[in-house]
Amino acid sequence: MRGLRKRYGAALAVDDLTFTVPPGRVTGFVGPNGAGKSTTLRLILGLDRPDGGTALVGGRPYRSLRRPITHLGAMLDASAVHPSRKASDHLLWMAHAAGLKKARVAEVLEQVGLSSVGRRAVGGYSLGMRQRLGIAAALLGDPPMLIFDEPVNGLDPDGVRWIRILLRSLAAEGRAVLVSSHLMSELEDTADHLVVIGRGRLIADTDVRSLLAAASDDRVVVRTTHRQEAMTSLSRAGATVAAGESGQVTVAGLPAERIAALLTSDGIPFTGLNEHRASLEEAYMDLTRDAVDYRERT
Ligand SMILES: Nc1ncnc2c1ncn2[C@@H]1O[C@H](COP(=O)(O)OP(=O)(O)OP(=O)(O)O)[C@@H](O)[C@H]1O
Repeated sequence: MRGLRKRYGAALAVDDLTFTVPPGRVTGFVGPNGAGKSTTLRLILGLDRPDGGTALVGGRPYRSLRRPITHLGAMLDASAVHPSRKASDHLLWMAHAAGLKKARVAEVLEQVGLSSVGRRAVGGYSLGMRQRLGIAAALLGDPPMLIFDEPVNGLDPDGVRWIRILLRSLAAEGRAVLVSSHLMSELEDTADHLVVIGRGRLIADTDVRSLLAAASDDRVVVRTTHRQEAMTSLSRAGATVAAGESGQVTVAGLPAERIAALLTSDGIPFTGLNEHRASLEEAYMDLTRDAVDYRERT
């Protein structure tokens, strides 16, 4: 994506968005509701025309690709299948349209665990089964690039775990995988890299490890029955201390090992010493604080 822009009436849904989705890793595409994720994915797939900028797939616009599902597989809306059509027939017309062998249909049904129900009408499918069918359709052309829009929506914990493993293995095979979510926790163990957007604009384009490091500070929380003595001892050693919840002291400016050594040598008992590490969720909340349209005040 280079300088991608899309306006709907007065609203700029996508505003000067530039990022790259490289092969061999899972790129998480996150942002609050209404941030512009689905619009961006539609622009990549040529389902909408940008007002500015370009979205290229392997260097070319999606609409100009021959047999596009062999270049880029996508699942945007898993429920967009005719309810009276059998899953296998749905995949079969896609295979025919792309000039793929009929055998691919059985292969992808097997891959997503739908072999035994492939001849049932999709109208009777559960939400999770439809998600699996959407993924089968994305995989049909064995493409080197894949897009999944909120793939875990509506899945049970088994399904969520399955998707996580599938996405990681697709990236390990060298494919470029772009997966959107409005929940950071869904991407915590899945994405290697994150593109965060808010109100259509790029907020961060970063690997998960550096995002966590930037959000974590050097605070250490000490749990002690001798709070006052601990605060005196640590501030004398140059730390900035603050009384936390009962029995806790928050310490900044000294590493945990040094704090433990000081308290021990001063004979101050303590029962806990925890380095503060931000969760991905906290890091994300920090980043998107000003980009959320609807967040309650409390
Ligand atoms: N077809 C459309 N017509 C008018 N406005 C639209 C259209 N599609 C999207 N928008 C607006 O563009 C903005 C971005 O929407 P988009 O669906 O891309 O966000 P999103 O990040 O995918 O959100 P969510 O996580 O809620 O799915 C929103 O303000 C939305 O109301």
